[in-house]
Amino acid sequence: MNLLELKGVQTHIGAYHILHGVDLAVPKGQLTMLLGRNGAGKTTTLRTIMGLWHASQGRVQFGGKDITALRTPDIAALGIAYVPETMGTFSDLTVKENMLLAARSAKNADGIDDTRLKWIFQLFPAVEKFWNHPAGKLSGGQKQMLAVSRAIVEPRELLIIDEPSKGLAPVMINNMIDAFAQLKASGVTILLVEQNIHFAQRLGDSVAVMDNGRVVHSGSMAAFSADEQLQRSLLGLAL
Ligand SMILES: Nc1ncnc2c1ncn2[C@@H]1O[C@H](COP(=O)(O)OP(=O)(O)OP(=O)(O)O)[C@@H](O)[C@H]1O
Repeated sequence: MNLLELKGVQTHIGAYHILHGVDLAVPKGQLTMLLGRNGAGKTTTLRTIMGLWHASQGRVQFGGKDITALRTPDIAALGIAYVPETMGTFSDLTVKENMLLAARSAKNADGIDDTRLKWIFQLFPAVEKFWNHPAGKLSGGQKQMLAVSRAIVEPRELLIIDEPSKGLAPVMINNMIDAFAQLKASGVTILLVEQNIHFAQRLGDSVAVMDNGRVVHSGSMAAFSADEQLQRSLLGLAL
């Protein structure tokens, strides 16, 4: 069953026609990788799902419900967390304050569910270590981990994350892969944009590749990984 489905989605940004009919399916309980060269339309697709841009044609469905015309807060309230490339953490606030802000139901410092917080600390030890430090003091990789932690501070049905491995040192990438493997095991459905093919192959169950505002290939990650020629023709130098 597909938790999220895009059918024929077209998006214009001002005078620019960016998405030309995106068809994308995100199966429930799986991790789907959205790949493609720079400028292919990956981020625009994520923003259209979240209602930050609105589709001019086509449909976005979540859990069978048409969400194409909903406002972003209403889309998020359905149980979708979105981590943009810019991460959206607040530099002047502490890590703890960042987490509390992300937790809709947290009324005070103890408002985050204890078991969940322990689980997040175990996934991302830096979040615990820097709990009372301003987020602005964190390294790029640690900020990335805080951004993902904010997205999972409460149970969500779908996590949408734009390039979690961006700018990370190899050791950090491995930590991130481990964390996502555990997130996957927890049963949450995940849609990731990735440039790092190693990261994508290690984690992806299914894959969709974009080019020029369309999905030009979709299928299992295992089949895609086994076909180097296909990878080269779709991703080219991005490999
Ligand atoms: N605000 C905007 N105004 C005009 N054009 C835009 C805007 N945002 C994106 N675009 C254009 O839309 C196209 C798709 O951009 P998008 O960011 O979705 O690609 P991407 O696949 O995420 O690329 P990258 O991997 O480089 O982040 C690009 O040609 C980009 O220049």
